[in-house]
Amino acid sequence: MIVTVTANPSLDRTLELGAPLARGEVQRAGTVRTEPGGKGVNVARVVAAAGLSTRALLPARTGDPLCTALDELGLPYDAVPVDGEVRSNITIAESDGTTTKINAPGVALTARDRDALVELIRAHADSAQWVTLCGSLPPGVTDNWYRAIADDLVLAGCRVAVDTSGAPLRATVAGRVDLIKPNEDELAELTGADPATLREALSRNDLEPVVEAATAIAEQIGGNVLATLGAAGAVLVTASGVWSATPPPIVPRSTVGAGDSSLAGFLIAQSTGASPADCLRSAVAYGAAAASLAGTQAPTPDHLDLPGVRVTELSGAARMS
Ligand SMILES: Nc1ncnc2c1ncn2[C@@H]1O[C@H](COP(=O)(O)OP(=O)(O)O)[C@@H](O)[C@H]1O
Ligand SMILES: O=P(O)(O)OC[C@H]1O[C@](O)(COP(=O)(O)O)[C@@H](O)[C@@H]1O
Repeated sequence: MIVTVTANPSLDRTLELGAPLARGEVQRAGTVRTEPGGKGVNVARVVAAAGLSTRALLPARTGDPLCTALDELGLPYDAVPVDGEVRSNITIAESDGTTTKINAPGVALTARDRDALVELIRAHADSAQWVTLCGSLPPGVTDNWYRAIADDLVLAGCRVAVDTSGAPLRATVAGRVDLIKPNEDELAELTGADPATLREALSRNDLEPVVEAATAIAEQIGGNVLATLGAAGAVLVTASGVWSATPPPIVPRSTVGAGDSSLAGFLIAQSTGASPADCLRSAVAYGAAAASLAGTQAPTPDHLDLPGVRVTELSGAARMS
């Protein structure tokens, strides 16, 4: 079972524009999609679509539109009731695949909500192969919340993956985590590297700065780093090696949920005993499939082009010592 925790879930509203976004103008959307989202919810949706056992844990009151959407999908979840409606996050998807996301702060959690969520996580940890702690933290939750939960879970012998950003990510990497999934901006933020330098190197197919940053973080957390790099694919750093992978050719439609699908793809492969290189292949195939689908749709195994992913084992200076 893969248990996902989404401290700050969302209803994702995607507006598809037929023309480029024009700031300050009135534009009409061609289509509007509303889907249950938030990083852990998305991971659980992809895992469920692959036929693996999963459960999403989140704060949301009974009858919240998010819970209704999850009920309609038939996704297994447990929600801690909170005082307020789950946020809506807006995505503007332009016809050339450019995706602009505007994320709301979310419902503040009280001390009682936080305790109830921690209790829920503990109650499911025993049956979990992995617990993933995903997304931003809502108001009322301190930056070290994921770190504290990870400490608990690691002590209980549970494998923990974390996908977050900003101060909660910086707090998380202060201790042990089995897997983190930063994108290139988050990697830069963690190591103090200049994101523009990382991006510029990637545009020249130079993975060295990304590998260096990911290796430093992998050593710090005593675990694996899956660094996702948008259209450039991903790099996986483990104690036994370093691999890079490029996605198959796709027509990008909405990149919302691509990162979450990559994490799910990695965990799906890992849960079935795949090698690190094949876990990376699965992560990149799932991410690319998600980017080619509208809105926050969860890719299924039928959407994957696994042979189209090129995986390379890196060696020499690019390898962890
Ligand atoms: N434009 C794209 N073309 C092909 N694959 C993509 C594209 N954008 C994202 N992906 C795939 O999705 C994965 C995750 O995307 P990324 O943008 O790095 O994550 P995040 O959403 O967390 O920032 C990438 O590793 C890649 O496999
Ligand atoms: O918790 P955050 O950082 O605000 O992100 C939440 C948003 O990210 C998503 O989980 C998508 O994330 P990715 O595009 O990184 O996969 C949306 O479903 C959600 O609206």
